[in-house]
Amino acid sequence: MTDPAAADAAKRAAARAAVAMVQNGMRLGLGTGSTAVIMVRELAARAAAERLSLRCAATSVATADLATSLGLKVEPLDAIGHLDMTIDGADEIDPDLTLIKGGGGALLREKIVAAASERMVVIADGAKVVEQLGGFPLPVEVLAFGLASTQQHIDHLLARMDMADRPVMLRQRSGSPYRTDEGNLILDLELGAIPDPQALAAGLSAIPGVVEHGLFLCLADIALIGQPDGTVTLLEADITPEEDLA
Ligand SMILES: O=C[C@H](O)[C@H](O)[C@H](O)COP(=O)(O)O
Repeated sequence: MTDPAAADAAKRAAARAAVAMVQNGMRLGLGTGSTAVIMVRELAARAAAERLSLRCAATSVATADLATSLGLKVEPLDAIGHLDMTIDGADEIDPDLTLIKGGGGALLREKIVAAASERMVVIADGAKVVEQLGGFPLPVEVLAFGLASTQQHIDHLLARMDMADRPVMLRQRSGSPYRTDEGNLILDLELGAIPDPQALAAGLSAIPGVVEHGLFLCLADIALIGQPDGTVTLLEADITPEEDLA
């Protein structure tokens, strides 16, 4: 989706559909990224209008700041414990609802929050839905300590998985290495295609120095895919297609 206004309308449709699922008293995980920003604004507006009592855990400092500024009650995840539902965006979504996340650098907290949730609801525009993951560079959060060594292990892993010589880029921001909320670095793996996400995830997790990777396996329960005309399609793992919500 190249038209930003159309992409925005699609994100808003998905965000509204997710916010409509929220019930009074819920403990919610709030995602990060441009779609999550729209969702947080919609949620805050609904919570104020309907005087909903909600407890929220945020997946990034940016989301915590935004949600707090809009009047939502944001608490540390550990103060809430288990969450009823997390609503978050994604960079890519495949037919099994395996995701690539972390384009905004928040993958570590996002995965912790999603794993602490009864349900993960993904919100996105249609451009995020793919047959095979990997077109979007896979973010991998790594410690700064031993970066070269960690990167070498990743190169060897990719070579073993027939993905030798794929570019592995250290993410930059304003001319310096990008730092996550936890102070770590991000390597973006430009793989083109990921034939076996499970094997890649296992391989990455086994490398010392890798803190977390952006493959979300078996975490998403449903995906709400918005279209610019305001319609929303519900995707469930292994079920195609789908049910029209609007
Ligand atoms: O780290 C960021 C997150 O994983 C985002 O949810 C993801 O990058 C999607 O962001 P957006 O909604 O801006 O496309």
